[in-house]
Formats: sequence, structure tokens, C-alpha cells
Amino acid sequence: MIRTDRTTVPADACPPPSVSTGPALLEVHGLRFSRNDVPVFGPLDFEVGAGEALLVQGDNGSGKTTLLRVLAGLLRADAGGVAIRGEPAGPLLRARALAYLGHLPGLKADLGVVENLRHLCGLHGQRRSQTIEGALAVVGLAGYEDTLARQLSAGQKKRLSLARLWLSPAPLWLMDEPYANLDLEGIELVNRMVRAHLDAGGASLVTTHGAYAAPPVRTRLLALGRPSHPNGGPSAPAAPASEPGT
Ligand SMILES: Nc1ncnc2c1ncn2[C@@H]1O[C@H](COP(=O)(O)OP(=O)(O)OP(=O)(O)O)[C@@H](O)[C@H]1O
Repeated sequence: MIRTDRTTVPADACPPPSVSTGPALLEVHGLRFSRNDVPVFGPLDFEVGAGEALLVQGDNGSGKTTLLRVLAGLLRADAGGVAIRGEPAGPLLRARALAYLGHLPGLKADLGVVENLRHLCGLHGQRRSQTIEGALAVVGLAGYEDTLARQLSAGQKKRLSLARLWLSPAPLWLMDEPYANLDLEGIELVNRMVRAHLDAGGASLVTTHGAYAAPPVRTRLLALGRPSHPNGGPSAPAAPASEPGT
């Protein structure tokens, strides 16, 4: 049975909230994306400050994953701008500032759990205050250190990806359906991680179909419109991001 260390998340990760008076961590202006001339989303305008979560909601096919991939620099927008702490988000800045948790776990199937994390920390960096062993305790994978990634269940793979996110030094987490494949305790784990990350001055974008409650943190909502018709029918505009709430 998986047990996550409930005390480790807040204890290790909650320095006093940082008070920022500068530009927002993420600012998006007029961002638009189309495939084969069919609009997927936009134009979108929103910002996310340190200590805030943006919950990106929408039906299947409404463009949530596409938006996160555009923000991560994996797809090129048709128009619009993305700034991180007031700087235009070029590839180097995105690599430093963004950590992307996608649908696919992005693991090396024939490497063990610890080997995977070492590899990923080598690629993306590691928070000085965190150890791989500590991250495995946080996500409930202590005892699985030498297990090959291909021998993990879907939920365990998701937890390993969450451990990678936990170790990342990036302040902005892009989390695509982070609750998928997780049991109820895993869903709570995601919410505790998000809360700790925000308390430490980070920010998160979280996509969801709306099946789960927002993490119990300062949250803005961005509702994407209904999916575009593949033959070029109209797509509903996205609702503007709503004001912060708790
Ligand atoms: N690789 C692709 N090639 C062509 N079209 C794609 C591709 N990926 C997504 N799409 C289309 O782009 C639109 C948005 O897809 P996207 O995956 O961003 O939606 P989503 O809101 O994340 O959906 P879901 O909730 O089902 O995960 C959909 O109409 C989809 O069919």
C-alpha cells in the first residue's frame, strides 16, 4: 500500500510566503493557437502571480493540453506574447522557470525509480533543499527505489513524475490533468504539493475537466470554450480568467 509522508510536504517546503511587488510570474497577452487554420484557443489574456494557481477548465478537446504545450514552448503560438517575471519567455528562460507535468510520464522504462530521478535532475536541475529520497517519501514511493519504471502501475508512474516536479527548481508548474490515475489519497497529495509550492512563492497552472475541486489555495479560473469543429466551424471564445478567490 502506498503511504505518503503527510508531514514532509509542509515541513520541507514552506518557507515564509514571498511577497512580490514586481511583475507577475506569468503574463499572457493575446495568445492564439490554430491547427490547419482551425482555431484551438484564443486570443487569451491572463496572468498568474507568485502564490497563485490558475485552474484551466474545459471539455475534452477544448485546448487545455495545447495551451500548456504552447506555454512550455513545445508548440508555437500563432500570435500573442508570454512573459515570465516581465521578461519575454525565450527557450532558456522557459527551461529555467517552467516545469511541465504532461499526460505521459516521460520516464525511462528500463531505469529504476532513483535512476530516473537522477537522470531528470541532471537534465532539469534540482532544488537544493530537497533530496531524491525525501521526494520519494513525499509521493509515497519510499521502498521502490530500485524498481524499474516499467514495473510501476500507472498511478505509481504519476507519483514518480510528481517526485520529479517536487525536485524541480522551477517556480512555475504546468500540470496537465495531475489527478489522472491517482487514488483519493494521491489527489490529496497533489493538492498538498500545490499548496506547499504556492506557499513557497511558486505558481501552478492546473488543467482539469472540472471533476475535482480546486486545490485549497488562492485560485484563478480560466475556462476554455467548446472544442473547434474539425471542418472549421466556429469555436466559442474562452471566458476571461476570473478574479482570485480561495
Ligand atoms: N497532435 C494533434 N494533431 C492534430 N490535432 C490535435 C493534436 N492534438 C490535439 N489536437 C486537437 O486539438 C484540439 C485541442 O486538443 P487538446 O488536447 O489541447 O484538448 P484538451 O482540452 O486537453 O482535451 P482533453 O480534456 O481531452 O485532454 C482538439 O480538437 C484535438 O482534436
